[in-house]
Amino acid sequence: MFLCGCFAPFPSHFESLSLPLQLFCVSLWSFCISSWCVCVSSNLFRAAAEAGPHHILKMYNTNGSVVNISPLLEANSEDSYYRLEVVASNLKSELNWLLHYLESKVNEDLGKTPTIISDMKSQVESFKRKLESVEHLSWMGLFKEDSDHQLSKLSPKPKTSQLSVHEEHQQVRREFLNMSTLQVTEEVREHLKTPIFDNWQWEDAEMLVLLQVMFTDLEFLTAFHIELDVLQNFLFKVYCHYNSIPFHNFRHCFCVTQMMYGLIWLTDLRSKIARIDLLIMLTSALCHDLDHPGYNNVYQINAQTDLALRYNDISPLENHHCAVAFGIMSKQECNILKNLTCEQYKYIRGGMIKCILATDMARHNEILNKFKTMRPVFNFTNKEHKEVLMNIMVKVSDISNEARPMAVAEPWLDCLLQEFFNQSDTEKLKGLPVTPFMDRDKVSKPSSQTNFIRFVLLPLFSELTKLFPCLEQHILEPVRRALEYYSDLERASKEEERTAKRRRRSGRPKHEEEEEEEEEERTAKA
Ligand SMILES: Nc1nc2c(ncn2[C@@H]2O[C@@H]3COP(=O)(O)O[C@H]3[C@H]2O)c(=O)[nH]1
Ligand SMILES: [Zn+2]
Repeated sequence: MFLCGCFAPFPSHFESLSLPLQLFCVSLWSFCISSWCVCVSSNLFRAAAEAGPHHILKMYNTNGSVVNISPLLEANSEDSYYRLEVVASNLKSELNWLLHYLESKVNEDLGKTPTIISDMKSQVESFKRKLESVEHLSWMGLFKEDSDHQLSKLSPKPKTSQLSVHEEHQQVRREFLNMSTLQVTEEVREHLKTPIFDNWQWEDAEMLVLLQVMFTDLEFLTAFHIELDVLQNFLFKVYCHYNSIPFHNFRHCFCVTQMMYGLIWLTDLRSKIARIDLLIMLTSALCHDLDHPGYNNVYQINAQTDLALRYNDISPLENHHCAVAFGIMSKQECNILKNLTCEQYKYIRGGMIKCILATDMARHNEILNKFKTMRPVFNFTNKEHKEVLMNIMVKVSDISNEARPMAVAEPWLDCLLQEFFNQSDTEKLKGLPVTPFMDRDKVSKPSSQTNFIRFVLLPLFSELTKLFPCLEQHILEPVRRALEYYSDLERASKEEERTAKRRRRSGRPKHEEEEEEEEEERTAKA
């Protein structure tokens, strides 16, 4: 890890040093890494960092001066915090190159890999895993508080609890029931209707209250005779049925529902379609990933899991999410639909099944193409048109993180990649086909986002924006900005890779170097 001060021991002419000196440098560097880990764990950093896997960081103090990272660093505070900044990318290749180089050099001399090198390699791997996981980022302040959008007096508390999952849920339930929607200010209610809403500010019980606000402010309780305690039981059960996994968790469900809620207000959908359809859309958003195990459909099918067997390989996850939703509602005390007529119930059930099944990305083109053909003649009173629009809006909400401010969106990408990497690691372990866009050896944050934005988000969002031009500023422009941001990062990372290669080559015969450079240029042009 090229943490500025830490890397003093690594001179640019590292390769020309004698072996004992190189080993000494690596030991020193290894000490710096472990010291840094200890230091990060023992001090309460409030670092507003924008770092992810494979990034090279510098740390600054509040005056903007670079700070030397050492175990002697003073603990920081609210007023005087440290700030981490990405200065370049591709941590992994630098480290691996260094160790591989050293290993081959020692091998040449000794004929086998000494223990010190194997130990260091495993330390690097473990440190790399630590960097690539996101649990440690929340308390570092990586999930930023944006003071401009500070919506709650309650700031997030670090999770220190040793409670069991059940006890934790019960505590959340008590906190939720103790809060009233009246405590939610007008300002928060207004923010809740927009994509700039910052989900990271809120704890589980608070998100449950905000969901209750969405149901009440859309007047679902009066329109569908939903008793408040039944709604609360339902919301709480939904919360309990999301798993603690990096991405497809309750916070994701909250975000998708909040985006759905925002889109309903921004497009003034209340004046265009019936309230029962709005109930279908909001409840589908809420339930669309229930009990997600953190492994996608491709994995379910390849690993022949129980879900894939149960649903005959047809959208196993989405079928499961929907079945869990109606399982929750099968209990009278949680059944928000219990006071509706049979016909209304059937209509809502049918609508929710369609909306939730539409979130399977394997059906993305099918659904988008349907919408594209109806859009020029779109008619809100046409049943088929309306159904496809409802599917599209749930889909847009589901993949809308990049429509949010960068500080809100970027941590979500870290979470998503963590879940992706978990899956591809398991696939490798089990000898299953590895999903390429989830492979930690092939994917980086910028490459993942530029492709996803270009080929999935922009085509989908621009089609919806053609129907609702007011969405241009709310969802399309932020996504375009995100594409620019990640394209810049991608260029910088490629440049960084080229520099690293050049550095590796120095010391080799000139003609080899030139040949390789020419080859690279040809590849780049191709
Ligand atoms: N690369 C990338 N993929 C995303 C993003 N948001 C959603 N997705 C993908 O879109 C999919 C939507 O359905 P899933 O929830 O199964 O899994 C989601 C991810 O695979 C994003 O911001 N970046
Ligand atoms: Zn989702």
